[in-house]
Amino acid sequence: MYKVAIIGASGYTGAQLVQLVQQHPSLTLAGTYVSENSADAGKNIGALHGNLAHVDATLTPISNEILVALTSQVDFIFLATPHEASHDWMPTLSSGRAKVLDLSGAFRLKDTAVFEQFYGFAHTQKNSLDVSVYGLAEWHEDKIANASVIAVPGCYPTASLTALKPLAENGLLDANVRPVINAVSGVSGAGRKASLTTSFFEVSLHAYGVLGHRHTPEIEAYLGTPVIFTPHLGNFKRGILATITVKLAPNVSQSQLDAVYQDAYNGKPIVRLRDSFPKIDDVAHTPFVDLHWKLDEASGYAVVTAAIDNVMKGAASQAIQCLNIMTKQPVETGLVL
Ligand SMILES: NC(=O)C1=CN([C@@H]2O[C@H](COP(=O)(O)OP(=O)(O)OC[C@H]3O[C@@H](n4cnc5c(N)ncnc54)[C@H](OP(=O)(O)O)[C@@H]3O)[C@@H](O)[C@H]2O)C=CC1
Ligand SMILES: CC(=O)N[C@@H](CCC(=O)OP(=O)(O)O)C(=O)O
Repeated sequence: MYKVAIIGASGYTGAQLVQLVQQHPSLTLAGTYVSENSADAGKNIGALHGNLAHVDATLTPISNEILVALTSQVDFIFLATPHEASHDWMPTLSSGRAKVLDLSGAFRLKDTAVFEQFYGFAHTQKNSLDVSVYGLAEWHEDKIANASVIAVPGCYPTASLTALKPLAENGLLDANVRPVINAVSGVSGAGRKASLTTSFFEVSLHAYGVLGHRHTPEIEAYLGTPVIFTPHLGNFKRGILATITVKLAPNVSQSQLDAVYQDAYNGKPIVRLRDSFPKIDDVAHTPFVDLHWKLDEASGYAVVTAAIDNVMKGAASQAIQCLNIMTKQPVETGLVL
């Protein structure tokens, strides 16, 4: 059994990780942590997340001493914390034998100037950044297998890259026309902390972060081509539906397009190639990415849709996929029951 600690366990992705660790056949929960001055310190996780009422896990305030001790006491540390906390703690956490999986955006962008522009603070952890591996499980398996620090991808990039990488890797995108990604997320994407924007009465359906969201450079860095990305906040709890319009290279046929997706995801059980456009309800509370696409051969434009659960494949279950790869277990272990 591998021992696992979760820092930021009271949040949406942290609590999801607690549940996934509980149901995983080779993981045991060794500790659940919140910030030093957390209002939830000392509570049982079930007091915050009723679905975990059966789990005996106390939310312990983190300290420097605990951070250091964890590096030798556990095998894996999950960081389900704000970007700043992950950024500051990574050198300590990755200094021992424990491997670290960070759900924040702190170690995804290798270009520190771009990072500062989009995250609003300077990246000063160059050594950790150099060794971090982007945990897009279906695409970076070899690097993930040998990594000590995983930067788990963002939720929108997971949906977007899963849809677009088969096209980019096979040279099927028209180099002169940017893919246009319109994606709608449920409110859990914004985290558990209350805010006016995510309050029940305020949420409707609106675009935000237009032409400036921090996931744009993340998608572009791992796709290798610029995109237009527009996120939207929707009035539902969980899930992301990304509808992506692409102009393909000349003379690509529907059968060629089908073959590219089938080849890319053959033997990848988390990606489901659907025969109709997926709904968020198809993937909510699951680790799957559902994909469907359609080509207008006359114009050369195609529309690809990806549906994921942002808290699962967009964060927690993708982190478990990475752990499965790092421990040489089938990627769906503990996820597809
Ligand atoms: N929600 C989503 O769909 C996704 C989120 N992410 C990323 O994952 C991370 C966690 O997100 P999410 O679960 O939504 O966030 P939440 O706001 O729901 O939870 C954050 C957690 O971190 C704890 N925390 C806050 N500040 C600190 C600190 N300084 N030190 C230690 N713990 C702290 C909080 O508890 P307390 O404040 O009581 O200490 C809480 O447990 C973020 O970086 C987010 O950007 C990534 C992909 C998808
Ligand atoms: C609806 C909503 O607010 N979603 C979040 C994305 C959550 C996510 O993927 O988190 P990272 O910060 O780790 O990249 C946002 O747009 O900021």
